[in-house]
Amino acid sequence: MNQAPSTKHQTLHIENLVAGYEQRVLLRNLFLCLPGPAFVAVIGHNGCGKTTLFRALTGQIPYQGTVHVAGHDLRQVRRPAATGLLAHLPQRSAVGFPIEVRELVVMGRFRHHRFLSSYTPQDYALAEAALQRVGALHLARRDFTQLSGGEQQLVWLAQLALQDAGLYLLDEPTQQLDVYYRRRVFDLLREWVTQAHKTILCITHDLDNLAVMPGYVLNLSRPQPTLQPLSAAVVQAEREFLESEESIGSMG
Ligand SMILES: Nc1ncnc2c1ncn2[C@@H]1O[C@H](COP(=O)(O)OP(=O)(O)OP(=O)(O)O)[C@@H](O)[C@H]1O
Repeated sequence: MNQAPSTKHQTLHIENLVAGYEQRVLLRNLFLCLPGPAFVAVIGHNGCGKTTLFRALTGQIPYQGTVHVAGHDLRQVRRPAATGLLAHLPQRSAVGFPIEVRELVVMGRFRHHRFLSSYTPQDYALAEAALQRVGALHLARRDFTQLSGGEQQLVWLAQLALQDAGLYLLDEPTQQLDVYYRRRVFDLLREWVTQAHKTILCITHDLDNLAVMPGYVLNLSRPQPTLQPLSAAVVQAEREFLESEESIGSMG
């Protein structure tokens, strides 16, 4: 039968999302529909509500409207990360105890293990392969807490890759990375979408790397944010908008 699939079963379907904090609504009636795996750069001024969107999607703050991920109503899923629906890289994640990098990365395999069962040599091999992909295999035996901010960021990305979720929420994954590693991370994200068929929402201020990404941009500083296909012209238009006094003036 040639029936169109229900919108509720698309990769990501956000309808009439309203979210913010007491006295301050930051996201007003956001609508977003991704029928298949895609990369979405979430951009906008500091404080426009990018991280707030992720807080809503990860259940950290209440929201109005509906969010479906791979056909599941997120409000009904108690622990979306535990089911592999989504994985989240917050802007800052601290680790308060010494731990070897590969031990932290292998934890990305948590869904494949019962409570307290130990990781297998195959899990560690996957962890090392993930570290290699982000260019950080040389850090495998180092203490994570002693790494630089940029090195730590690469390690988190390796751990995230092992989580093998359908939807990745990345909050400024190239923050603190030098130009070489920024480029490398965007190449990696492109592979996650085109080869592993993941959907990525990536908050970033790194407009320079976006024009060559296949996907969309969502500018939350726009009065009515919509998905626009990424191209050099679109990135340039969004840059000009963000640099304008008009765009700052329109922030509520
Ligand atoms: N718990 C909170 N209570 C009240 N206001 C908050 C709270 N958390 C964040 N805010 C405010 O909400 C606004 C949006 O914050 P958010 O972290 O979503 O911004 P952002 O777009 O991710 O910015 P940046 O690019 O600087 O990371 C900011 O003005 C922030 O001060």
